[in-house]
Amino acid sequence: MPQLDIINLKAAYNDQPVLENVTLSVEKGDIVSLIGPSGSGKSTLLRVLMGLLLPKEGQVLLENNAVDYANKGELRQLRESIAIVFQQYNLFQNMTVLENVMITPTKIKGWPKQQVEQDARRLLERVGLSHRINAYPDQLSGGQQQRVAIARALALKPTILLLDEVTAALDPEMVNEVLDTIRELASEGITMFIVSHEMSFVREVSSKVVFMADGQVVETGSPQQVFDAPTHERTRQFVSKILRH
Ligand SMILES: Nc1ncnc2c1ncn2[C@@H]1O[C@H](COP(=O)(O)OP(=O)(O)OP(=O)(O)O)[C@@H](O)[C@H]1O
Repeated sequence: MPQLDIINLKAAYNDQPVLENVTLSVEKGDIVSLIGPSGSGKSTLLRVLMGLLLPKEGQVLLENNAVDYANKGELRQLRESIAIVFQQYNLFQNMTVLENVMITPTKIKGWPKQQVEQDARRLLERVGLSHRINAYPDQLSGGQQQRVAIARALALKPTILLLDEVTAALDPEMVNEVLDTIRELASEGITMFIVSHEMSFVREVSSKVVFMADGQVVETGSPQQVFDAPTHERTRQFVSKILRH
């Protein structure tokens, strides 16, 4: 049974269609990378999965259960199973690194503080920030802040992690430290959706690459297949363009 099944999903901003019949099946532990030209709907697909934009048609099945995006309680639960990290890390500036990671599980979920703190320390160790837990965000580099944001996203123990261009705002020398963190999480078996312009990283880390254009999934395959032997002309054009850079 797939962990996540996206079936004929349609979405629109106002009346402007942005996703058309998106169908995608994701197994537990899959690292799915969405690639495609600017405006092809990659970020929108992540937003719809999180319920930040409601689908117009189609279905999302999570562990075989259809998600009812109109149901607030279900949406809250969904956002515990699926977490998202954006390009902008949006940390709380008045809280330390440790407090940033602990805030949602303690304040929103009411989980016991001692256990949450233990988990938060472990998460910060996983993202390589054990030595900065008492720092404030503005004392950290962009790469470190983004790793705190990743740890915070993992604090509710989601089973799926969505990463939307998380390295796009970083200085080049900080990109690799964040990619290393993602690489490590990927090897630990958490299911991930990645939208990234770091193509060599996408190629290395993904189990599935999904090429989107004009709000549609044009082609899905292994990185080798999509990058080296694309079946569709649009994929071929896109891949040859990005590989020339
Ligand atoms: N908040 C919004 N309101 C209206 N239209 C939007 C909004 N956000 C995105 N769009 C439009 O939806 C389409 C898909 O955008 P989306 O951001 O999903 O593309 P993308 O593939 O992630 O692009 P990029 O690689 O540039 O981030 C585009 O035509 C975009 O202009």
